[in-house]
Amino acid sequence: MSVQKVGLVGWRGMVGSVLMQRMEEERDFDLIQPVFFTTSQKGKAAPQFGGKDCGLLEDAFDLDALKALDIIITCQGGDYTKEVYPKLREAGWNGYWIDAASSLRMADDAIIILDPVNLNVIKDGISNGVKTYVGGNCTVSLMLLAIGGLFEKGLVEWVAPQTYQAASGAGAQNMRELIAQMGAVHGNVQDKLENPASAILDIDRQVAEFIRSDAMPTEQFGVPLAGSLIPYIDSQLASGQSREEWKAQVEANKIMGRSDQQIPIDGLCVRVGAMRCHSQALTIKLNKDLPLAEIEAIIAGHNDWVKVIPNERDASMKELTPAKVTGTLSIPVGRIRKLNMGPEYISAFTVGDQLLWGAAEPLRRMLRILLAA
Ligand SMILES: NC(=O)C1=CN([C@@H]2O[C@H](COP(=O)(O)OP(=O)(O)OC[C@H]3O[C@@H](n4cnc5c(N)ncnc54)[C@H](OP(=O)(O)O)[C@@H]3O)[C@@H](O)[C@H]2O)C=CC1
Ligand SMILES: N[C@@H](CC(=O)OP(=O)(O)O)C(=O)O
Repeated sequence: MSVQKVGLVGWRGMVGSVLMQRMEEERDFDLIQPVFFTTSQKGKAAPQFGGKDCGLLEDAFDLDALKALDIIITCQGGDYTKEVYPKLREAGWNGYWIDAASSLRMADDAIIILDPVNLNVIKDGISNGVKTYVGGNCTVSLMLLAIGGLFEKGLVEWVAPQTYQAASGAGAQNMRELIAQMGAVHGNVQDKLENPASAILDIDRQVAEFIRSDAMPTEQFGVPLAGSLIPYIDSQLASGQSREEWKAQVEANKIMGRSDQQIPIDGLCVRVGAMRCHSQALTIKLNKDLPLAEIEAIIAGHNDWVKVIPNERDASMKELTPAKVTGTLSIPVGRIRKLNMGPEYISAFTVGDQLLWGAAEPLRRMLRILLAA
């Protein structure tokens, strides 16, 4: 196949930077002719990922420059997609559009990409001339990688995921603010902490007062996250769900190619003070009573990244945490046990890096699938 001209938009943002890192690690740049775009720095020197000199940054709104590309990968965000994508298609551009933003996910002519789960859907799409491929919501992709085996074997009646989502899902500034909040809280009581004789209830009262005060930095989140949590993510919908919660069922079923008989997937999404790993506690209703060992084997055998952690205290505390998983592609799943509700009801707890499998990795793998097609 001839070398493909691939446009990269949003490469210096948080998701884009993780994508560039992975593309360098996997030597993807060896296989393409990259062209770097910007919405704010046109004419500046392009980066040299993979050791390639790519000249100058091009204008990400220049339709003629975009039309010259075979493939466009964008991590620039939904506003950019809404502005540029329709104009580009109307102008007759028929290349492949690979996108991290949510705007096009539910469009009829777009496929949500998560190839360890839906390679068949993606390959059918390519054969049928589908040109638009969108990464899924991070919690959805991470859940499907974790328990994809149970879905694949048709064992799931419904799932209720309760999420513990990291600051990174809200953006780079929010990650910074979380650290600033932690530092501010510590700084406020540091003298008392250093004095072993100080009373813990005094420290606690002072921390509580500080967290509620205007001195707590909350410009990005609007409310405290450090020392607290935020039980609402994304916008409010009339159904009573947050938009983040709504995505679980619609996106997961679309990824699995289930348009007719949807599997109910619904739960609450909560922001916690982790940096870039989303965790989820899953309640799963199976459609039959299976031995736990069989359930674990099905989960573990689904893909190369999922790893079953034995339901033991030490292993769970060491292996099943954001601190352990951050910066890796590993998808540990543990706390798998039968619940008191009945033999078909099981629990599971899973953790995944929301910038890797949750955002960047499905995009670069889609590029590889196209290059190999
Ligand atoms: N954050 C997440 O967890 C996820 C995000 N997404 C999607 O990806 C999109 C991008 O998200 P994210 O990467 O977090 O966004 P960022 O805010 O980190 O980056 C977006 C753009 O901001 C511009 N920018 C301005 N100032 C800076 C700076 N100092 N450093 C870096 N970039 C800067 C860059 O565009 P330019 O070079 O043109 O100026 C960059 O491409 C989201 O809108 C969302 O649609 C999808 C899944 C998960
Ligand atoms: N909403 C996710 C991050 C994200 O960007 O999701 P989406 O790609 O569905 O907009 C979070 O806050 O953790």
